Amino acid sequence: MKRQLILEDGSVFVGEGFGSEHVTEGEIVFTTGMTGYQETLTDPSFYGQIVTFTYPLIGNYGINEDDFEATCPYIKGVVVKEWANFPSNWRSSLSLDEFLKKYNIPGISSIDTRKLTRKIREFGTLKAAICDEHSDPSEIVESLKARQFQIDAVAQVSTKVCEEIAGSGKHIVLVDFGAKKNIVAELVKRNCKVTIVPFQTSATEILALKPDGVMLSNGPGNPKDVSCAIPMIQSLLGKIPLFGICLGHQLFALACGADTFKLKFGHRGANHPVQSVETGKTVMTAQNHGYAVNEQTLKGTGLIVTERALNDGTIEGLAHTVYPAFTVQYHPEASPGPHDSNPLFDQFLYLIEEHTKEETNYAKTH
Ligand SMILES: NC(=O)CC[C@H](N)C(=O)O
Repeated sequence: MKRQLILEDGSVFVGEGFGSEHVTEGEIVFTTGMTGYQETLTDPSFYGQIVTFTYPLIGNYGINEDDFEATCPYIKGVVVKEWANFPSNWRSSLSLDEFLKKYNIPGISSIDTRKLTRKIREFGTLKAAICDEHSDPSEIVESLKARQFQIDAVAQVSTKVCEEIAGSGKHIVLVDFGAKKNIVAELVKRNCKVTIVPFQTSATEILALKPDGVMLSNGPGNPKDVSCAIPMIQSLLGKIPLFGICLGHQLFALACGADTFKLKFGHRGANHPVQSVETGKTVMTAQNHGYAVNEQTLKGTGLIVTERALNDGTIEGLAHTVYPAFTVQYHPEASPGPHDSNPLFDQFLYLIEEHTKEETNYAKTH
């Protein structure tokens, strides 16, 4: 069945439909990961987006729910060169096509994804629609121009209730802006007790849980749309060690008085090189973000840049110079992607340990 991918700038790509047959609209982005499509499809940070996979064959090891990063996908559509009709893996329970049908997500294949990606790189992130072959492109373009995606995104993906995962180690409160499951898994692996709380939870409510540390999770959309998190972070800063990932990093920067901006086409993939400012060491990272912190606005915030993206020089890591808090723009929990930066979770637990010692010493001497 022929379908069209129509972009906001009027470009039309004709391909073959798969997955759901309904019409979909969203912000079109591209990701360069060669594997890990299941984790990408189910990462809540992609809420409201149509994802183009630049790797030409997607779906060859099928779909299994164990690899999901959330209970269901929040993406609006999938664009591939080719999808695998006969997946081969003992863990697979569905094909990519069956998965997209199950969750009512349209897909389009046989698209020149290199040409499409060049377009997105040249013009920047665009709005797009996947629709049937008879739809009138000019009507679709008009409708796209009037649309705004990722509105209220965090509220759509954050947990509605607190959830506690037992553990004998440090107690970490994870503020859920659309957290990937693997962040929780990394904490559980380190014996942490984890309490996942909704994104509107106040600092007072968080402190009442008596955590040893607070994590600010990844999540979809523009950080400036999550204004309720700013006073929460400001009140926690200095009282409790903080670690932020991706959206959590951006919100932390805003709370400290810095600004964020939208990147032209974002960073999405599993092979983004990031360099430490202090040591010069480069690690490969998994990334999925469309916004970044503006380095020009760091003056007077108490923040220093700890890491930078080697591809475009944008900020990838921040630390507070006075309080125990650090954040990264990339994904140390990987899934999908390299595990080079996984030790950041240990670094966070070390920071908690040091903070506890300082607090105890202070209590003894006062
Ligand atoms: N993965 C994330 O947390 C993404 C953060 C934010 N929504 C962005 O696109 O920049």
